[in-house]
Amino acid sequence: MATRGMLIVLSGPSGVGKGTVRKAMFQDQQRDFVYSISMTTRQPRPGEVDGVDYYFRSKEDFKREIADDGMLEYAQYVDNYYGTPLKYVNQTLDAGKDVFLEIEVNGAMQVRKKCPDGVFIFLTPPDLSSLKQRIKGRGSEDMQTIDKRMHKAVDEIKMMRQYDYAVVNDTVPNAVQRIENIIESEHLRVQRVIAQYEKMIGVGEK
Ligand SMILES: Nc1nc2c(ncn2[C@@H]2O[C@H](COP(=O)(O)OP(=O)(O)O)[C@@H](O)[C@H]2O)c(=O)[nH]1
Ligand SMILES: Nc1ncnc2c1ncn2[C@@H]1O[C@H](COP(=O)(O)OP(=O)(O)O)[C@@H](O)[C@H]1O
Repeated sequence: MATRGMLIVLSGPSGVGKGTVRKAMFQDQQRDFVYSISMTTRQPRPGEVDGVDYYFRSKEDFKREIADDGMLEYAQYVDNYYGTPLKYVNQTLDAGKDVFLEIEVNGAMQVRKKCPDGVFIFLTPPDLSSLKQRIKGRGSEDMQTIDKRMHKAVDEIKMMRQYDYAVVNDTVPNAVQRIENIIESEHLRVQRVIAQYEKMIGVGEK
């Protein structure tokens, strides 16, 4: 059996660029970790595809998944639910592959409790005014939603201390590079390397 994969969690305040950075990570390069597609009750935006960007589901379906213990984590965000289907994450980690989640902060804290040996990365804006610009610039929400998201973002920034790493999203390529460096270093953590050696030499196996 393979050594269990590593769970990588990218989180941070609304509008900081998590989705943009995550897409850039997977766009041009084959990675040796896979992205876990989230489930959401929000409507698809133009160009978004079910099963690629999200699993777009009704509130009833989403609630049924929660009741069936099908979610690793979930959160209500603005007016919709977002969550990580558990089965894909477990199966992939069990197969020895690393899994990458891009989720908001409440969900990340649920994962932290369940998977304490995951790697928790907090994406930060260079400053608050650029955060506001980014929330506005996205242009897909009305003013009331932008205000809601900005308020939420300020609260979310206070949660940075719960994470292992802070990555400034000044430019997307810089942020991607920093995340790559973190993942590379995390693989070299002695505890993880020891776990692999133990598997190789069969420690703990009969
Ligand atoms: N807890 C949780 N948050 C998620 C999940 N998937 C996406 N999100 C977050 O939900 C928030 C809203 O996402 P979205 O509606 O796509 O708008 P975005 O702000 O443009 O990314 C973002 O902060 C995402 O990171 C998930 O599976 N669980
Ligand atoms: N490094 C960056 N510099 C400038 N704008 C950025 C950067 N990263 C993301 N953005 C922009 O900020 C807005 C919010 O990004 P998005 O990925 O939707 O944020 P989140 O997923 O964290 O809510 C988008 O318009 C995006 O193009």
